[in-house]
Amino acid sequence: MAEVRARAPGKIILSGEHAVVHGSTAVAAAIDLCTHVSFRLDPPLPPENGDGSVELELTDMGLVFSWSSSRLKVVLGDGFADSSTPVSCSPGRIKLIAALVEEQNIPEAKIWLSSGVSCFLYLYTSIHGYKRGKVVVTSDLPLGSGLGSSASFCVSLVGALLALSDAMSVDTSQTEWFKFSKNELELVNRWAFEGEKIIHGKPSGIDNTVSTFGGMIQFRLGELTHIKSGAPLRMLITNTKVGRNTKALVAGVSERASRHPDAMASVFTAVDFISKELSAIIQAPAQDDISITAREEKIEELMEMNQGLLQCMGVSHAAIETVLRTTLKYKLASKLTGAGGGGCVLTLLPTLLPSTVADKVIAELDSCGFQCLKAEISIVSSCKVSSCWILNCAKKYCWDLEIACSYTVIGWLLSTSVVTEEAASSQWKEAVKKILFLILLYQLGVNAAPPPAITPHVSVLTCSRDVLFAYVDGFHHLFNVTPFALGHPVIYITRLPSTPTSLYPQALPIGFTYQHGGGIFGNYRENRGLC
Ligand SMILES: Nc1ncnc2c1ncn2[C@@H]1O[C@H](COP(=O)(O)OP(=O)(O)O)[C@@H](O)[C@H]1O
Ligand SMILES: C[C@@](O)(CCOP(=O)(O)O)CC(=O)O
Repeated sequence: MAEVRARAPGKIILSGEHAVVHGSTAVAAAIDLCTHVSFRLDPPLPPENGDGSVELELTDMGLVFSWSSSRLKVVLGDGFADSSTPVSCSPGRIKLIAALVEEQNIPEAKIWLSSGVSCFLYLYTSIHGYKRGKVVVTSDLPLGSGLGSSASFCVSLVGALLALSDAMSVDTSQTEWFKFSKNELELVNRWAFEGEKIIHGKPSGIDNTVSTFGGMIQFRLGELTHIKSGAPLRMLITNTKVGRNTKALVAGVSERASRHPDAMASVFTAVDFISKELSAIIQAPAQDDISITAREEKIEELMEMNQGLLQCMGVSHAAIETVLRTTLKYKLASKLTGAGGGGCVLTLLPTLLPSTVADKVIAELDSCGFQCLKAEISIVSSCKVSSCWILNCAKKYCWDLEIACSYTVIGWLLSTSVVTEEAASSQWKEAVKKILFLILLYQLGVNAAPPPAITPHVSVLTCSRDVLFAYVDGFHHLFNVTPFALGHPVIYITRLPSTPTSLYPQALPIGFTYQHGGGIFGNYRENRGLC
């Protein structure tokens, strides 16, 4: 039996959605909200015990699917692809797979997941044939909201499947999270694109590419260029919670383009110029307040122009317009991100925008029933949590995960502004590291037990998704972590001697408790390892 876990990020599109399907340039960045896939490949059963089954568990949806290997063989026949050569699913095969999915009687309310389940069956049988195994999927991303859940599903699924296939020689003694080589990532990306086609119909490939390679990219006609932001860029992501379907929206734009070819060609050309200019501005360095403001004003203008053109394409929505009007009251520029028709909207939060104003905008958007989260576009081009990663779960899963995460945390500490006087003390640094590790686990919703020995002078008092209040070295500290920042979380640490926790009602207690020697954290589910 072999087991692996893979995770791959979602994305935001800063400019160029839809037009990218028609050959224009687009700019996208990975976000630290991921799909997590675990895959267990079982050895063949002795002939007298039948030939086992292929299983898929969509944990967040409360759905489990199972197909016997013999049923799959009867319906799909003998021939399947070589895992090292991605091929498109033929229309005939899609129909057969759709029939196999239909047999599973997905409840009507969740029928929109069928394309994802078909995509799973295609990728699984193409890469592993009818070998018995189980895939478990969980996701941090809102599904169908423009943050690329489908691509992150395809990439993490393909990553896990390929890791245990003949196409890759993954070192099974490897016990830490590791990254595929460039060639392997390219193979993951090509297979994920085939999966995206099943869900989307006609994807441009930008979503699976940014999910596979992480960081920020400029993309056109299948070609990517990695770009680095010359200065931090803060975006507010507002989820209107209006459901929509990417496939239908992409098809709608294509229909409009065939009705008005010349006008729409001009719209796509304009978007191409906007994306190229945006990419250049993002990469230009800006150090002082004047150049930072000038840079951000240009970005805001380009976002507004892009939004106008998306309206021309017919993919805005009343809820998106409400977000635009709300943010405009505060002189903030917004645009939809992803396919539109609902889903998410991006708003640039200028560097010099007072946090009180940002809080007001968020409160007003919240009061409209929308959901906000903040993201920082990374100045680091690639980061561990911002691309497809793989963990071999054969051994010591929890302990290895702890080590891997701690490394990430050290990386953050070195590269952010948290290195304060206190951090000079190695004990304090160790404590911060452990706390950030906890936040990370909490944000990722990881099923892991904490390490047996943890810094004894730390007690975590309260924690929400972005604030953690802890008692370290005889002082209270408020840890304010921008969650899901793009590969480069911003960590503000405020030292607050003897401040009572009641002053921080937003930090809801979640029951982390530290026990000396035992190392048990109250709120963690018990370690189940791989299911
Ligand atoms: N975690 C998941 N499990 C199963 N299917 C998924 C998952 N994430 C995405 N999908 C598939 O992708 C579809 C959503 O994709 P799409 O409409 O493109 O929106 P998004 O912007 O989130 O990518 C879902 O209907 C489902 O078929
Ligand atoms: C509209 C489009 O440009 C982006 C779709 O993004 P999402 O599926 O809404 O996350 C389609 C594509 O590029 O494949």
